[in-house]
Order: sequence, then C-alpha cells, then structure tokens
Amino acid sequence: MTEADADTGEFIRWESGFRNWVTPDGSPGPCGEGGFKAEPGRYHLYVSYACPWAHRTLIFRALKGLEDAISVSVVHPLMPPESWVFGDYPGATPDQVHGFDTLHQLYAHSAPDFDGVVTVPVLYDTQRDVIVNNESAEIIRMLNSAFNAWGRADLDFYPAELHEEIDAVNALVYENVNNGVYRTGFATTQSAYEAAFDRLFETLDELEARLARQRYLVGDRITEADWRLFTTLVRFDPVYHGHFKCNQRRLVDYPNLWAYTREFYQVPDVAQTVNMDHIKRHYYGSHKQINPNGILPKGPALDFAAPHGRDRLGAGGKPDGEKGGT
Ligand SMILES: N[C@@H](CCC(=O)N[C@@H](CS)C(=O)NCC(=O)O)C(=O)O
Repeated sequence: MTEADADTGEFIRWESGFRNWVTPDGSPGPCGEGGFKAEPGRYHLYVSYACPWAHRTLIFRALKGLEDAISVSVVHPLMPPESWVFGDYPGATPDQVHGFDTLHQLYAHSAPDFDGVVTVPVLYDTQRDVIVNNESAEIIRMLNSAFNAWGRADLDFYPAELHEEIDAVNALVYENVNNGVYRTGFATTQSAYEAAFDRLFETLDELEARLARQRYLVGDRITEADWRLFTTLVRFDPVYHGHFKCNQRRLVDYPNLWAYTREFYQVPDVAQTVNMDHIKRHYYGSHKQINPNGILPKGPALDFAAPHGRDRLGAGGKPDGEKGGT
C-alpha cells in the first residue's frame, strides 16, 4: 500500500504499530510493555526477502548466530494491494506458526481491532501468540543485544560509546536514502519527486566522500548504521535506479559506495540473505501504478563478489575489533 499527500504528492510512510521489546529478563524495553523474555525457540520472524527493512532483521539474525533460536517465515515476493501473502514460490515458505494465507490474518489474530498497515518485518511471540514488534529499527536492536545467551555475544553493532554518532548517521540515511528512494519513487507530483531525488543524491555524494576517508560509516568498525545503509544500496541499481527513477547516477558510478556495498555483501552469511529474484520480482511485479505491465528487467549484471579493496582504508573489518575483513 502506498500513500501520497493529496496536496503535495509526497510519499508518506506510516508509523509501525507494535512496539514492545524482547529483553533478557522480560522487563519493558524503551517503549511498550514488558513480558517478552528472550528465550530460544519462542520468537518467530516474518520477513520478505524483497523488503529492505525486513532484510536488516535477517542480516542481524544471521550475523548474531540466531538461526536456531529464532525461526523465520518468508512471504511470497508478489504483494497484492491488501499486503503480503504466503504462497508457493522458490525461497518463500508457508506461515510456519499458524499456516495463515495472508499476513493480514496474523495481524488480525494478534490484534482483532488492528486497522493500520500490514507490513514486514514482524517479530512474533509464539508463546503469548501476539506480535511483539513490527519496526525493523527496534527489532535489530533486540537481536543485537537481547539474545546474547544463544548467539554471538561478542558482536555488538550498537556499542554504547557510539550511540550518538550512530543515531545521527541513521537519521540522515533513513530520511534521505532508506526512505528517500521510496519518497522519490512513490512521489505523485514532479516537484515532490525532484525534491526527494535531489536530497537522495546530495546525501549519496556526502556518503561517498565520507567513505573515501573511512572504511565504515561510524569509526573504524562495522555498526548498525552500515547494515541499515547496505540493504538500500544492494537494491539500488537493480531496482531503485530504474523502477523508482533514482537515476542521476548508478551505485556502480560511486567507487567508494560500490566497493563498500561489495565488502558488506562478502561478509560471511550475508550473501545468503540477499535474494535478488525476490527483490526484483516484488518491486517490478507489485507496484502496478509504476510498472503496469509488470515487465521484469533482465539486468543489470552486477558482480557483488568482485574484490572490494576496502582493506586499504585500514583496520576494522570486524565489529569486535579483529583485524582484517572480508
Ligand atoms: N518502518 C517499518 C517499515 C516496514 C515496511 O514499510 N515494509 C513494507 C515492505 S518493504 C511493507 O510491508 N509494506 C506493506 C504495504 O505496502 O502494504 C520498518 O522499518 O519495519
């Protein structure tokens, strides 16, 4: 579902409705109610491989080694106007918890009077049988720190001493890049499109300059800020450049941003979270207002596995401070 402001034609993103937190002892998190104690096998993630917000959660689950602790259902890549459905498609799964046909059924099951937008990702509590949270920015923080007893406690993508700097970069990247591509692609007036387009490319220029000086967005280690940028960059040339008309430049025209994207793609366990077939099929096939015939472009040919050479910018490479990177 996409919504644009009737006067300005600007794309408006809705607020996520479920905001409880899983914590190590079940105490309340920064918002919402308590009662969601971290336990292996209790929580389930609903994702789409196509969705950049859901992709963040899949990456954190993989990097933190939580595959056995947190199970996953993957929706069908084609999204009808009434939101995501489950169905037979390579890489998609049934709803592994209830066997529902649509994600709307899950939302209605959890909150019968829910009337907001049905989105992925969803973190679901199979014990209390309710949605815990459907805001990716919060879900990745939980995966980063609440499940350390069952995962890689040594990896911290949101270290306390960097909170302020990470939050500042996140705000810039969210507004102008993560959401910026949507504001560009879903604008319904020329002026709204151009305003979002200009902000997007000004910010990409700024990030390109930053990444010419330093290996990662914040300091010399991989943080949450990098993963949040990565899921947009990996979709940039295959989808946003053409489908969303973000075409001042391609990602591959930015030497630093492109090498940076390859570095993150090559981090062990990340490539398996990138499903380019679901990504392209979803965008080009689901947004009939932008691509009425649903034609799926065959290109572009991109080599995410090509050497990135980012090691030349120095140490870092692993969030735990180990030298070298992949
Ligand atoms: N702020 C949310 C946004 C999630 C979101 O917008 N997901 C999209 C897919 S990329 C969705 O499910 N859209 C449903 C729809 O458009 O009906 C988050 O980061 O979790």
